Amino acid sequence: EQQEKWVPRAVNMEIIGTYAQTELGHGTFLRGLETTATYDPNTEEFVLNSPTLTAYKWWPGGLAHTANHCVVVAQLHSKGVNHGVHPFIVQIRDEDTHMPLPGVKVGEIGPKLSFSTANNGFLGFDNFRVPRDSMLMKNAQVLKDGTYVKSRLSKLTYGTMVFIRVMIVTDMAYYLSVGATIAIRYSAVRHQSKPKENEPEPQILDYVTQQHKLFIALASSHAFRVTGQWLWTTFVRVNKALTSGNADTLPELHAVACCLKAVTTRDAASMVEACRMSCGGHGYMTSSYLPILYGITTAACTYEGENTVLLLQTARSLVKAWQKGSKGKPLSPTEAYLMDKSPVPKWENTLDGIIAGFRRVSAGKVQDCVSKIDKLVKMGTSYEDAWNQTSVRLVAASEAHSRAVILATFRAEVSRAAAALSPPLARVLHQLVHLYTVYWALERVGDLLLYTSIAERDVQELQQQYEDLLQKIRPNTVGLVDAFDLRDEILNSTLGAYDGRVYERLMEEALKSPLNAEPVNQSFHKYLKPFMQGKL
Ligand SMILES: CCCCCCCCCC/C=C\CCCCCCCC(=O)SCCNC(=O)CCNC(=O)[C@H](O)C(C)(C)COP(=O)(O)OP(=O)(O)OC[C@H]1O[C@@H](n2cnc3c(N)ncnc32)[C@H](O)[C@@H]1OP(=O)(O)O
Ligand SMILES: Cc1cc2nc3c(=O)[nH]c(=O)nc-3n(C[C@H](O)[C@H](O)[C@H](O)COP(=O)(O)OP(=O)(O)OC[C@H]3O[C@@H](n4cnc5c(N)ncnc54)[C@H](O)[C@@H]3O)c2cc1C
Repeated sequence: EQQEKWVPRAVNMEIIGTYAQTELGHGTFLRGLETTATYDPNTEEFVLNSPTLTAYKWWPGGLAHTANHCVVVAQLHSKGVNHGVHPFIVQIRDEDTHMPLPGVKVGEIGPKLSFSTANNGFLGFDNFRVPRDSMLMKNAQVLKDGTYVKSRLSKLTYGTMVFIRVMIVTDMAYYLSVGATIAIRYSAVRHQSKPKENEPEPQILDYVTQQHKLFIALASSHAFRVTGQWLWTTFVRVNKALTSGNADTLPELHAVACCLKAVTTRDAASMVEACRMSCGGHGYMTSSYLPILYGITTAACTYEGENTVLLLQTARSLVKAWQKGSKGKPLSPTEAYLMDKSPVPKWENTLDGIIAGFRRVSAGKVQDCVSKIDKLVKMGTSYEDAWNQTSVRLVAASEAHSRAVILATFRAEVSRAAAALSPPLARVLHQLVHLYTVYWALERVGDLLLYTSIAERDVQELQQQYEDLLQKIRPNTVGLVDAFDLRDEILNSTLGAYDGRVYERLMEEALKSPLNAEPVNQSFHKYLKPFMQGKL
């Protein structure tokens, strides 16, 4: 009945909430959170408290001035026992006056790299009392007398984060479609330099280096959209099983959500930055929207689980899978390839050959990590220290695993969908799959040389395949970004508008600046003139 109490009010916006988990002192290590919720059986209330400065919640989006409620993650104490972190839904502001309630300290954390509209806030409690039903009791409960009833699965507390991580993969597909649209449209309008003296300045989109910078962003948008859809379908399936009490598939979902969130956010941020830089000085204008877009995408590398920490979570799953598989036990579908003990096959410069190659790389890296950890432990190093000393390799193994998942999913889903598409459209999408796959083979050629039978001539051929694909995709590039069908109001970009009037739009935006309100800015009279007259 808690959902009946809170959900309708949230849906009709009586309740504006945020998720208050991170504190000044802890973001990653949730078991280290300091906010406490101590149950008082005499009043059937929880007393929320921030015992230290580092216990203050810090970062929750909308917390500073928008939210009037929040989900607070706190250490639950009852009958003198700390039962660990649990979620509580807490009203923090008066619903009429919006004033902070007594015992609640809330405010803005200050300027950030981007996301300036998110009013991220801080929140501290001074022995703030909330009724017992503030504890979200879907998984664990506290009875009226203070008896704690533990969840059938403690990890369910972390479920919200899996959901957001799953959503973020699709978010990255969207952000890349925006960046690619802006940069490719601008590259079609911008003419620069004279490689051929007797010909006009060409579109910068005709420079192969420009195509190399931009087409991967276009292809990655499709790869992440397809992978995000697969991940969402997986999430729905796992959640359905959880509802019926079966948690067997949750570990696999957690592991794959972690590495996909980490890799897609890192790729999106670096590719949006490449889109910005490919637009020269105008890409550095706020009015291009590319700097803001970079700020938004790079934030995703940190929020909802810092990328390194998440890749290490996946590595934890891969190492456990290797150990499990080595004992002959079955592995989850996404990790089953780790147990492929067949001899390394002759390298094939095909999509299937490259995908198989990335699986070999991932399995080889995981095996190397397990061997290094085992060797260190046998030499007397603690497992924790051995893990830390191997962690750079563990992150690389996770990344290789994630890339193998994306490559395989992108190829499989486009192949499956192609049958229902017109031949020209199917051909273009296959070209994007091919470009994405060959791009990453070339980016990770060192790993392929270490763990597969790829030879120098294969690499040379892949490079040529890649350059041929750039040439094949070029004629459809503008059509492909137009197909994202992003309205000018959404693009919010002087460089990416559909009409291509970039110079007029740049000037229109410049003239809106208050600094252009008068021909001589007041700074001349206040500072320059006195300085020039030696009076400053
Ligand atoms: C219908 C409604 C529509 C609503 C629309 C929503 C649209 C959303 C769009 C989203 C996109 C953009 C908007 C986002 C804006 C910004 C939001 C940002 C919000 C935040 O940042 S919230 C704070 C996020 N914080 C974190 O992610 C913290 C990260 N840290 C951790 O997760 C944990 O501390 C840890 C790193 C996992 C380590 O914890 P711990 O030491 O306890 O765990 P162990 O490593 O020892 O592992 C224990 C055990 O538990 C398993 N496990 C860990 N986490 C999970 C999990 N999440 N799920 C399942 N299982 C988990 C782990 O595998 C271990 O298992 P094992 O022992 O190996 O069996
Ligand atoms: C734009 C934005 C919006 C946010 N919105 C919210 C929100 O709405 N609600 C909310 O609760 N939080 C929110 N956050 C906070 C976010 O979830 C945390 O910043 C994030 O979880 C990382 O925690 P941290 O900042 O404490 O960094 P730390 O955990 O201190 O990490 C710092 C560094 O230490 C490394 N590190 C930490 N632990 C390990 C480890 N075990 N092994 C190896 N390296 C490690 C990390 O890799 C990282 O390099 C937001 C953050 C941002 C940037």
